[in-house]
Amino acid sequence: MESKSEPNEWSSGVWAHLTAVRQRSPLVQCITNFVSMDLVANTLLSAGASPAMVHSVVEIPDFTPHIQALCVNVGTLTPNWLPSMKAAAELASNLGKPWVLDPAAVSCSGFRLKACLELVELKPTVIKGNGSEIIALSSASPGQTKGADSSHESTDAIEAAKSLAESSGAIVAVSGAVDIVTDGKKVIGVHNGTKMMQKITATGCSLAGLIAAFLAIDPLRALEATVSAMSVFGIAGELGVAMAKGPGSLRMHLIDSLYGLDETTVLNLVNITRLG
Ligand SMILES: Nc1ncnc2c1ncn2[C@@H]1O[C@H](COP(=O)(O)OP(=O)(O)OP(=O)(O)O)[C@@H](O)[C@H]1O
Ligand SMILES: Cc1ncsc1CCO
Ligand SMILES: [Mg+2]
Repeated sequence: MESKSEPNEWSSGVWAHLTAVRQRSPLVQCITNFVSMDLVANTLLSAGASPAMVHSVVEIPDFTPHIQALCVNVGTLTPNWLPSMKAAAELASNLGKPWVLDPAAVSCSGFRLKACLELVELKPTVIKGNGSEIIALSSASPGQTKGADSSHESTDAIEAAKSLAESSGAIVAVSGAVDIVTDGKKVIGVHNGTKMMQKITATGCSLAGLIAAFLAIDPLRALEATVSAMSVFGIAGELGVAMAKGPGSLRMHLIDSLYGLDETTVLNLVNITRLG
């Protein structure tokens, strides 16, 4: 695998994206799972965005036209929720608003896999999953992974991510030790983050929400916005773990670090390479 280090090329862009999120405070609609609602909303607030957990199908025609981006996460999917997700996704796509699909725990049932495949048809701007989720969605088959945690390294999912990006037209992002972002041709690796983030539930869901906020302020450069969001979230984790005693306090310090990120820290810690 090729690896070219281009820190300066990326780091100023990461800071510019974070600054724009803070200045413009985009309204991000999140239809996310029950486990993640609190952390997703707090992550978005700490980054400077404005989260709104608006789920009801009856509210979508009034509300979704006012958003700047949407995040749909199927982590606690039920048949009642799917129409809301589809309605919001379809409206966002028709109105040219960026939206993120997080196929959380896609392998846990045939119902969930089918729902995710139907959501992919509604043209998400970005699909963000962990390694196992992206492999399952790309092959349209559940494989052996049944739950929310990945049993693959993100780098195991590079070919699956490229193939899913090609077939869907979405940017595909794979979270893990190295976050992977691809448009089907280019492959970027984001090497920020810390292992203990896996021990806090919904860090991946929060990352999907953060990607939506970054897409809102740079919708025409979805790959770059996604890379920036992943780097910022990872850097917040790195700063947070230095103060944490374990996952509980990391959760708090991650949010505090995201809120307090300054330019020097971002420019010093961004770690992004071209992998292919
Ligand atoms: N081994 C690791 N080393 C460094 N950073 C990591 C590692 N694992 C995860 N991370 C960080 O945690 C973030 C979330 O990744 P993770 O793969 O845990 O998401 P996820 O499985 O979708 O989470 P969830 O489903 O609980 O929301 C990554 O983007 C990365 O910044
Ligand atoms: C633990 C869990 N179960 C369904 S969604 C979720 C949050 C992490 O994806
Ligand atoms: Mg996840």
